[in-house]
Amino acid sequence: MAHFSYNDNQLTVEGCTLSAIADTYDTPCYVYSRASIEQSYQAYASALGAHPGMICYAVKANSSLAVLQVLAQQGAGFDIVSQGELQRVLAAGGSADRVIFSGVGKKAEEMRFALQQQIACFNVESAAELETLAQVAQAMGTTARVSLRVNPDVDANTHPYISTGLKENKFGVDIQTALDVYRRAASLDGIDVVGIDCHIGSQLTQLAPFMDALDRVLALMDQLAEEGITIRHLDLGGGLGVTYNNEQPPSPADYVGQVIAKLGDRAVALMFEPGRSIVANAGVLLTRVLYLKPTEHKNFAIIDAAMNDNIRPSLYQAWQRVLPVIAPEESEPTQQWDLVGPVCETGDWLAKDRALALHEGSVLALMSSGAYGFTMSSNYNSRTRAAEIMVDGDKHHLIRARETFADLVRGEQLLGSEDPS
Ligand SMILES: Cc1ncc(COP(=O)(O)O)c(C=O)c1O
Ligand SMILES: N[C@@H](CCCC[NH3+])C(=O)O
Repeated sequence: MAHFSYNDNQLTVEGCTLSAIADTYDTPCYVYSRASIEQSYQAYASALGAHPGMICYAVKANSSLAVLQVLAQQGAGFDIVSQGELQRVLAAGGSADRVIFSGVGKKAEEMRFALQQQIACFNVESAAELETLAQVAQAMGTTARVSLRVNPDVDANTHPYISTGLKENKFGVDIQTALDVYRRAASLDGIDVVGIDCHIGSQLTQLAPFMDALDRVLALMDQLAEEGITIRHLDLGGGLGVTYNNEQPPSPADYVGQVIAKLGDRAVALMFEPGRSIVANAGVLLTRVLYLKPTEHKNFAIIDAAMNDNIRPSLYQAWQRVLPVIAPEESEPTQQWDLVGPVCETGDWLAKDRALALHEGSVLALMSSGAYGFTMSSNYNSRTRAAEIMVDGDKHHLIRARETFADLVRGEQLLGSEDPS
């Protein structure tokens, strides 16, 4: 069920209109639907059903505390890539024993913190990282549960910047050498081998690449079993795509169902690390038209959101739907507009060539903004980052205040004003 839809002429989410939210909190602001986040999580949880395992939401997609809180209350696990993400999960009420730690560059102090918290598992991405983790665990007199992220060398058929499972990508251990790294892991004090994982890319709209990767990972798992290295869980990462325009990605039920079918009689728990497919379509970015600037070549609508608020169009040429929060009269003529922000970069655009009926002050919703929107935002051009709002039924809650000048300069000092201590 789509949670954002027109009711009369008002774009509405659950029981709230987006025009009322823009009036209350000003723009730009991100707006999320609690019901939509819960529904997307439950689609995975029910697809897994009684099969042992865990759905570990990828925190990088949207790490706002209230979003994590909603997911923790649903019983989600979490996939993190930094100590900061782990601290966010804990602050939001998530429990460390449902956390897995991914990422190519974990620092020793981050490993130490995660071991103190007794997280469920480290997804180790290189032989060198394995050695550091073993040393850290030994020095603490503890044991790290480990899964090796293998790079299965499959083409995810997605944008090259978000493909991660090819041998030229920096991620994971080459599947050809993984067996040796597992042997080493099994021999190390401080390391308990528990799993195997892969993550081949993001915004995948077909199952075939996932299934190719799974075949390769299962073959390695069988080889490991022959050597007496028992794998207790298989983690297939995240990556399931969403509909931005007219993509038709498989449902979590189809995906998880096919994975379970392929396991055959292997008794292995299953983990998934979905990010985008949990939150992308649960959020929008609201922005207001500041100025209309029709030129001989192009019509520019200058809006108050920019590449610092959502870098996806600039970075990946991403396409996200734009809808007016109040639908225009049918008789109002539309024109083609490029929606550009106030940032001093030619690449600062959020949408190009959109047929819209615009006025100064029109409020627009950039749809599908719940994933990799706020989390990738920055203060470029000394712009304060946007507010975030969570809609829950007919109530809306400010879950992050718009930044202020004090936020912008926090930690900065003028020369000569340093603390002498
Ligand atoms: C290791 C890992 N897990 C999970 C994810 C989440 O991916 P997605 O948002 O495509 O589901 C990512 C990001 O691509 C990742 O790098
Ligand atoms: N940030 C990217 C996806 C990268 C996923 C992180 N591994 C996006 O917006 O599409």
